[in-house]
Amino acid sequence: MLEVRGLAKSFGPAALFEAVDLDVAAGELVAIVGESGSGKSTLLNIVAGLDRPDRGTVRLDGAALPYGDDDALALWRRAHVGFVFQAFHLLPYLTVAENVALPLALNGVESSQRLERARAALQSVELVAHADRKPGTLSGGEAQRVAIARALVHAPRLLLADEPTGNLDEGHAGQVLECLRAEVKRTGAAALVVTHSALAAAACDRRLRLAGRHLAPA
Ligand SMILES: Nc1ncnc2c1ncn2[C@@H]1O[C@H](COP(=O)(O)OP(=O)(O)OP(=O)(O)O)[C@@H](O)[C@H]1O
Repeated sequence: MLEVRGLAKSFGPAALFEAVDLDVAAGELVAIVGESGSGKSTLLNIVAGLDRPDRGTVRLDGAALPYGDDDALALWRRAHVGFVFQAFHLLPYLTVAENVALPLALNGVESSQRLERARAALQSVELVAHADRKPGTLSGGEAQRVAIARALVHAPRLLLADEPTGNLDEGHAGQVLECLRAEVKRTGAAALVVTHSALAAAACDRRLRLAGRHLAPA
C-alpha cells in the first residue's frame, strides 16, 4: 500500500540517506530504528508530506505524493495521514472527544456526525468513559490512546508514529503498543513507527534500521 523508491535527502553537503526503498502493506506495522541523527524523523516527515525528498518517490495506493504542489500536499496529508507524536499534542482546552473529532472538522465532516464518530473511535481504544474530560486529567498512557483514536478517526490509509512510547513508563508503553497494534489491524492502515524502544520495535511486524545512509532489515 505504501511504496517508497529511491528516496534521498540531504541537509547541506552530507547525505542523510540515499536510495531508501520501503514497502508497507495494509494493516502492517513496520518499526524504523537507528541511532540518533540517522534521519528517522526526516524519513517519516517525507512520507507524511511534511518535508520533500531530494530524489525518489512515495506512492500510496499507487498514487504519487504531490510534492510539487503545497495545497495538494496539505489536502493529501489531511485525508490520508494520521500522526502520533511522542508528546501526545492534545489541545488542553478541548475535551477528549473534541480533540479526537479535530481531523473530522479539518476534512469537512458535518458537525452533527463528528461527535458520534469521535465517540466510536474512543470506544475502540476503551476510553469512551473519558470523552468529556480534559486531556490534563488523563495519565500519559490514556493521553496517548486518545492520540491514537484522533490519528485514526478519519480512517487514514497511513499511520505514522514518532516515538509513541517515548514519554511513557514500561507499563503504560505496553498498553499503548497493544492499542496501537490492535487499531492498525482493525483499520487496515499501513503503519510506520519510529522508535528507540526495543519494546515498541518488538510490537511491530517488521523492523528496519536506518544506518550508513541506507534502510535495511534490523
Ligand atoms: N530542517 C533541517 N535543516 C537542517 N538539518 C536538519 C533539519 N532537519 C533535520 N536535520 C538534521 O538531520 C539529521 C537527522 O535528523 P532526524 O531528526 O531525522 O534524526 P533522527 O534519526 O530522527 O534522530 P532522533 O533519534 O534523535 O530523533 C540531524 O543531524 C538533524 O540535525
